[in-house]
Amino acid sequence: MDHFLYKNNELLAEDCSVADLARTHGTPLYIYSRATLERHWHAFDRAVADHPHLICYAVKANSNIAVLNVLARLGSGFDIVSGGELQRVIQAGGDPAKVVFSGVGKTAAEMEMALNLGIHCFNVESAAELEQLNIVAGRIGKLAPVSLRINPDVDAGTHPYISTGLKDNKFGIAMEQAEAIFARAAALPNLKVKGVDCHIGSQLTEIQPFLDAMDRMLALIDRLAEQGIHIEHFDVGGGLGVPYDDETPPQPAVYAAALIERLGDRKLKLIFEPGRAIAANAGIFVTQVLYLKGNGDKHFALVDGAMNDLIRPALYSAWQNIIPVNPRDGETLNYDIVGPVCETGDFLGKDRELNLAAGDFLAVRSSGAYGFTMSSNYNSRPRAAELMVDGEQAYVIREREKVTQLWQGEQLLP
Ligand SMILES: Cc1ncc(COP(=O)(O)O)c(C=O)c1O
Ligand SMILES: N[C@@H](CCCC[NH3+])C(=O)O
Repeated sequence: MDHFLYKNNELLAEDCSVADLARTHGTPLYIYSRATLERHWHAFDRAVADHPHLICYAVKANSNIAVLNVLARLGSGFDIVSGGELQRVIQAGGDPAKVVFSGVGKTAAEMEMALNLGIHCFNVESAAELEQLNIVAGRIGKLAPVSLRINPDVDAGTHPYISTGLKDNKFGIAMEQAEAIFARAAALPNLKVKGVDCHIGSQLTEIQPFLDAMDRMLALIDRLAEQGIHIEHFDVGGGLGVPYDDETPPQPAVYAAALIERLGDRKLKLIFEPGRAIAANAGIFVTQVLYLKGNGDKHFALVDGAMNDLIRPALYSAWQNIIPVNPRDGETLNYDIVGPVCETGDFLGKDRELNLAAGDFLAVRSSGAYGFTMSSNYNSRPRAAELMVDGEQAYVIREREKVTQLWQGEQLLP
């Protein structure tokens, strides 16, 4: 069920008028739906209800503490990639015992913080990181739970910038080195081997690459068992895609059932790290048309939202649906929807058939994941406000940044 629907020619976010929210709180503006976040999380959780599992929402997709708190209240775990994300989880009331720590470049300080908080597991991505973790754990007298992230060398069939499971990508440990590094992990005194992990990329719309990766990982788990290294959990990573346009990614239930079938009678707990599948379609990005301009056949709508607010179109040529908040009848024109930033690549969408006037509000759909979290202050643009709607209620979950905050910490020379 979609929580961003029209009623009486007006776009709603759950039961709130998007135009009213935009007028009250200003634009550009992110709006998230609590009901959608919860529904998406439950879809994952229900899909594996009969199997031991942990859903670790990937914080990088949308790390607002209100979003994390809504998921923590459902019992969610979290996948983090930095000490900053870990502190957000704690600030949001998340349980550190349900946190998995991914990422290729964890620092000693981040390891120490995570060990002291008692996280569920470190997803270690190299032999060098393994040695470092053993040293840090030994220094503070802890036993570090580890899983090794293995790069299964499968083509996820997604955009090259968001593919992570190929040999050429920086992520994970090469399959050929896996057994030797597991043996080393098992021998190190301050580590406890818990699991294996893989994550092959993001926005996957087919199930086959997941299954190919799983087959290789299960074969590895079987070889490890023969060597006396027993694995408790298999972390399948995130990556399940969402419909931005007409894609038809598998539903979590179909995806999970296929994975569980592949497990056979192996007694492995499954960990999932979904980000986009939970957050993307739970959010919209609202922007206002400042000016219309055109020459001949080329028409531009200049809007107050830009690539610094929502970089996916500029960075990956990602397509996200752009819809009017109050649709108009009558003739449409073919517009490029562009922002005020001084970059040719600053667009939110190209070739969109719309009937627009200055002052109109537009909603960029599917913006709940990798929207605000990837935003920047380029061109000294304060970052957008974020709202969460819950039925008829709307809550400010992040105030619009003030321009004076932009130079906080900067100093003039004496
Ligand atoms: C290790 C890891 N886990 C989980 C995710 C979340 O991915 P997605 O948002 O595609 O589910 C990512 C990002 O791709 C990741 O790098
Ligand atoms: N930021 C990317 C996904 C990268 C996932 C992070 N490993 C996107 O918007 O599609």
